[in-house]
Amino acid sequence: MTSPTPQRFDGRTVAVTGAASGIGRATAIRLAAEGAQVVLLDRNLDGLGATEQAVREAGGLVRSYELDLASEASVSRTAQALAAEHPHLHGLIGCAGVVHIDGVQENPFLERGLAGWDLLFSVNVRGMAQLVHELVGPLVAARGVVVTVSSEAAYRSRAGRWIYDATKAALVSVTRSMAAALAPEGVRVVGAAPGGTITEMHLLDHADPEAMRSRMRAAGGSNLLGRLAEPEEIAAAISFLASDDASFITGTTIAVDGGGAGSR
Ligand SMILES: NC(=O)C1=CN([C@@H]2O[C@H](COP(=O)(O)OP(=O)(O)OC[C@H]3O[C@@H](n4cnc5c(N)ncnc54)[C@H](O)[C@@H]3O)[C@@H](O)[C@H]2O)C=CC1
Ligand SMILES: O=C(O)c1cccc(O)c1O
Repeated sequence: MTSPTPQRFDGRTVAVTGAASGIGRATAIRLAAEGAQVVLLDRNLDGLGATEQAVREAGGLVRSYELDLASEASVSRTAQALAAEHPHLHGLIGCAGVVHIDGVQENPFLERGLAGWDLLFSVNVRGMAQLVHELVGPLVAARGVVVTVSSEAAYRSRAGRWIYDATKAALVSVTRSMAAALAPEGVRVVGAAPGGTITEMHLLDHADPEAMRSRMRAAGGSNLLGRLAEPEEIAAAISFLASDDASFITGTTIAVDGGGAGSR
């Protein structure tokens, strides 16, 4: 397959969390198409296998590690293995994230209280911060880049997703703080805040995911463009932020939301 994309990651190794699905999978494929050696991280090993195959088909070199961001021990184990094998890590992209609590997306404060607080904060915020901390050595050695994936949810509050929304707002803050800490070391830390994107995240609680996918495409979104994003559109923005084309961007979280909540 010939690719129209520039080879911005030739000779560089980039690790992607949440690579088993959705935006993470699309990002891994995009980076591989741009010349990166891609390291896939996720707790879903079946999904990682499918991404590995797609990355190889895109012509990329690939290696997978199991990672459970909710477990401090798992993050440490994976970070140590990764650092040993890749002493120069150019990029770390944090696409992993959870919105469901006990299988449902809507968890209103009054009815559900703090159920799911620890899980969502550990996966969406703490796990990523710990991973960055444990990989500072290889990232500094490569004068690399970290990309976090927040959400337009960071900039609004929905009754049923108040904990998720808070994790994404926290990630915007953590991104800025890590950028300040790592700028003197030559490492950029930037965020992408996607709007609604058609991925497994929305399809989990539906019996027929393919039918749901086409319903979502037809329904569109509540942004200026009037549609939801495809994961490849978010991946394109992430690969820009991770590339040297974004060499003067750090600390900020960029809206990739079709003119939705984060852009107004
Ligand atoms: N789909 C959407 O509309 C939007 C998604 N986002 C964010 O984008 C990121 C990617 O989301 P999608 O691709 O849509 O979701 P997805 O559900 O398709 O993929 C998320 C991935 O994270 C992995 N993951 C979950 N818990 C984990 C853990 N404890 N340890 C390691 N990996 C874990 C899952 O196995 C999965 O492969 C998430 O951070 C999400 O919050 C932001 C805005 C909109
Ligand atoms: O906008 C959404 O619907 C949405 C859904 C799941 C996760 C998100 O981050 C979202 O912004």
